[in-house]
Amino acid sequence: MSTAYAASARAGRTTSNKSLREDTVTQTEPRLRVEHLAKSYGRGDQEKQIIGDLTFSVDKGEVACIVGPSGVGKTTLLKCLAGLHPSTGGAMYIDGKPLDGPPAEMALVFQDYSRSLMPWLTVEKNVRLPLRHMRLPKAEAAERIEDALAAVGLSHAAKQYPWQLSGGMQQRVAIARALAYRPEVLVMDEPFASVDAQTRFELEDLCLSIRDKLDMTIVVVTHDIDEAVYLSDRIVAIGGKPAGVLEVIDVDLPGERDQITTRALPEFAELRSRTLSLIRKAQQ
Ligand SMILES: Nc1ncnc2c1ncn2[C@@H]1O[C@H](COP(=O)(O)OP(=O)(O)OP(=O)(O)O)[C@@H](O)[C@H]1O
Repeated sequence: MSTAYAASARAGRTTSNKSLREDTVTQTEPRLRVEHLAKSYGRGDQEKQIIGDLTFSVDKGEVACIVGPSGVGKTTLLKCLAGLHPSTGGAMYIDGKPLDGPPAEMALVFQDYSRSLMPWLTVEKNVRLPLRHMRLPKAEAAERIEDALAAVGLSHAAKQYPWQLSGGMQQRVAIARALAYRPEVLVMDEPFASVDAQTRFELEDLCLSIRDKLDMTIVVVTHDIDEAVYLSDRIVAIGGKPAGVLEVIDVDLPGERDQITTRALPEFAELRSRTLSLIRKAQQ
């Protein structure tokens, strides 16, 4: 791992994420802040307001999951964050700096890894793609690629092609490509929806290990409420037409997260019920 990554690494979370964060991070400004965000599509008679008023924040080193009924505007929110669509109201900030246009500090991972990877390029060259326009010195680009592949456990597959890999491994390549960019904020839209249940668990744990090792802020849209509870430091439940924040739920589960023991905790079941009830109510 390079010094740039190692410097921000925090090995071994033994207490809850929140208490460790409180011990180690002193900050005044959240990493990501969304204030009264509004978004409409179309104009005039055709204008449709999708997002009415969204306000939430995510701190450095936190995972936040966005959940809500289908069609409520979750992907629209991510597209506004990523600067792919202009918002029509409100403001977004990274470290207090207003976002306008695609932020250099953010990288995106989408669900459909099979369409996002170039089949004619090796894993290593796929990961190199977003670096091309950065015109980095050769050695730095090589180091970033090596670090990103190591972070997702794919150093051994650098010379393979995407079609030689399983679906889960391909999604790891897509994540490595985002990491090579060295973003402050990693934004993922239903990133694990296309893989089998066991691989999904592995990728969820990979997501948490990236957060821990790289102190990264991660925003994930998911339909899977259990996944949201498992991954999150906070869940942002959105609903309504136009969409607003139903509730921001702090997830302070005890101990290091583990697919078997964490999911069996009574606190986990409570958080799942609370989140599910919110979404059910919003659907009525
Ligand atoms: N480019 C666009 N132009 C016009 N309307 C759009 C556009 N993109 C999305 N919409 C509309 O915005 C609404 C919200 O869509 P969005 O994909 O953001 O919802 P979502 O919560 O991510 O849905 P799902 O959970 O089903 O993926 C939908 O009614 C959709 O038809």
